[in-house]
Amino acid sequence: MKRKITGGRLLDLTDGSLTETEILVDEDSGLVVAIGFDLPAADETIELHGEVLLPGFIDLHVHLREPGFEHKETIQSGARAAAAGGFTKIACMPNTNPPLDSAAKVQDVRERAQAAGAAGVFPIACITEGQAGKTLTDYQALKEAGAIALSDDGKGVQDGGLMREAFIRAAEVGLPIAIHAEDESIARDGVFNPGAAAKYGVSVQHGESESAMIARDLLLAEQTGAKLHICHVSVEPAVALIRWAKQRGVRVTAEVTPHHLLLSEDAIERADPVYKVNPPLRSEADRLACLEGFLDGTLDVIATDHAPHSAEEKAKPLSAAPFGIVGIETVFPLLYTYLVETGHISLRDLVLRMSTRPAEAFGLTGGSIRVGGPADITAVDLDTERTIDPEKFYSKGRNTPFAGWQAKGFSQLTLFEGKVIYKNEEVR
Ligand SMILES: NC(=O)N[C@@H](CC(=O)O)C(=O)O
Ligand SMILES: [Zn+2]
Ligand SMILES: [Zn+2]
Repeated sequence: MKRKITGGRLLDLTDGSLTETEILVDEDSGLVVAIGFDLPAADETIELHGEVLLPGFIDLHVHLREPGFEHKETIQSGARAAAAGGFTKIACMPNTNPPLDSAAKVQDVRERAQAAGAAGVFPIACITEGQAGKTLTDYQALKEAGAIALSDDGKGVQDGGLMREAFIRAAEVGLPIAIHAEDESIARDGVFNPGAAAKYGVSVQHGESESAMIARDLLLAEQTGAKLHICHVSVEPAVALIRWAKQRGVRVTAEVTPHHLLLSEDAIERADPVYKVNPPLRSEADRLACLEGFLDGTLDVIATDHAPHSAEEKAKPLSAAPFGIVGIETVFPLLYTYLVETGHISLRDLVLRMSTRPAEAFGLTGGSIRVGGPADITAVDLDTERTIDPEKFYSKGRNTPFAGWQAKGFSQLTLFEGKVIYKNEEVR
């Protein structure tokens, strides 16, 4: 089954130029067959109207919540949300119930994804059994079952000696370790960064809980030769530490979320758990340091840390509500509108950081549109401005602080291996 996409403009990832062209994809092989005009006939033609064709986005940090927390999200609802956001590959975190700490549980998530017709779901498995921070899981078995990385996300591994052992074993099997950097003896049960904590009368989560843990793990990764990936960087000293480590040749990649790039604690307008996320929204100086680190490549990739929770859970008081913000359906429009259109970064560079670099970091295919490569493509409308309305999300989670924001760049069409996984029937 061959499908032709006409009327789009292809972004050239070498020079950033946009060129009108047609693309022929094959659903059977899952590959791009041809790019240009006068292409061979197809079984189906999809007509676009000037949308920009980009390689499907890749998110290394998503919470799909299944099994165990299906009231927050399911693999199916999360994957549909991802497709609507222009994503063709997502790595899902293991803090489910039960946590993904065995080969059978990793295999189960892959089978559930297949049964749900969810494309491009890549499980991340636990560093420690039950994410309890006491006993390492079997990395070789987890890798063979299809895990693409290891993480105890939601929690930091408190025991440095155990973490050192984890890096040694992960290096042996060739899996990256993605860390949720949080020293609990510093973080305690802190809710907000100091400024917002004082303003709203809740406990403080100090930034050193993050940066101290990052320092420890950079040193351990350097000594063990392991591949370290740092989740949701949010504070200035963390950016400086990662910059330093990269100069020393440590094998480290780092991600930053759209909320930490676009919001600081000053954006917290009321005592509303919609702003409660881990790590917390930080100071304006931290936000600017993260932006600078993102622009200079210290922070390699955008990851959403899409963390859906139910309306009931997020309606609890600040101290009791769960941490988390959804982001997979809004990340590209928000960053296109507030970073590209404002002149901070080029469209090409944003796409590199949302597709090409994430693919490289976790060894996934994709990240470019080329003949013979995977037909993982999204077509975004850079002209039409829309208002972010959580009620229209495919995700079950509506917990976003960006409701009501205006943005351009929403995806109109997403293909995974040549199959249509999202098409916006509303527009035009
Ligand atoms: N980021 C969050 O605030 N919450 C995440 C856990 C995590 O990413 O640490 C979640 O699972 O809800
Ligand atoms: Zn985390
Ligand atoms: Zn997370």
